[in-house]
Amino acid sequence: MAIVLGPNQYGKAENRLVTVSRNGSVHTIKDLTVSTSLRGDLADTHLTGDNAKVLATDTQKNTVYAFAKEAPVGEIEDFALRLGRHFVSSQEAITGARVLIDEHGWERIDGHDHSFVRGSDEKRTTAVTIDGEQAWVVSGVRDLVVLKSTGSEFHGYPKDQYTTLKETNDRILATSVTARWRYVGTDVDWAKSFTEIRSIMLKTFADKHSLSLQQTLYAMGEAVLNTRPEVAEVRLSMPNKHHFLVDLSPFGLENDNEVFYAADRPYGLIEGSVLRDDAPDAGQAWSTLPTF
Ligand SMILES: O=c1[nH]c(=O)c2[nH]c(=O)[nH]c2[nH]1
Repeated sequence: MAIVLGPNQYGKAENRLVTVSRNGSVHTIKDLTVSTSLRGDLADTHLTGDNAKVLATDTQKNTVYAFAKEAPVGEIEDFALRLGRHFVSSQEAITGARVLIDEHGWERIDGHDHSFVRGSDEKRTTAVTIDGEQAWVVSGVRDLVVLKSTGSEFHGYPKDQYTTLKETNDRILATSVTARWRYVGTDVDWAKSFTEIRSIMLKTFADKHSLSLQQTLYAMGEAVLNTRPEVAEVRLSMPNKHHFLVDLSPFGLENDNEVFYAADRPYGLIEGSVLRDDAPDAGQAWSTLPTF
């Protein structure tokens, strides 16, 4: 039996980067969490501790901050592509890079020049993978919390000796959407694409009369693919944030779908991928990302 080194990567995780762009007195901020990982000819450090090919994670961190000064950060996809390509082109032993960026949203306070309020926990995300000359971009959104107070049913499921769930023709449907979409290429108007994908997903969640969260998930992915030719595949992870009707009968009160208990856990977890059957090969786009 021989023991060998398997796949590996290393980098600096969760660099917190905030930039202020000053246009006269009007400031614009970008608030990012940037993680870099490098891959390549890295057997020596693992097997003997020879670090001659190891670009220190501290250097990777510094590169993130220096790049943010040397040119405008721009869209997270462009920043990630720049960083990833830099690591691969500047270090002989490094043949691949993965750059993950989460963008945290701030809204301007009432038209104020330099004061902002954190809107919600929602994050815009990207995962860029570089392998030699090739690049793949998977962008998305996390913690996009949505709820509809009607237009959702759930019935027709199997009943066995353990089933207690009551069928319903009218329930609250709520979820916190994690969506990732794989782009066909890298020549994309990233900001426009993000805004329109987010908007079509929200519209579909709202408009689609739901017979299951699974059906809603598929409809959301399908709507993105029907409207956005730059996208090859959408992966969605949607926890079913259950809202249970409270039994008010002990108090002599009827509950006509008005009073709910918002349960924290456990939650149903509905996950799936929707893709074009002629989508180009995913290559390394998803490598080491969660399946959904
Ligand atoms: O939309 C739903 N899908 C399920 O699979 C499920 N299971 C469950 O208990 N409630 C629901 N709701």
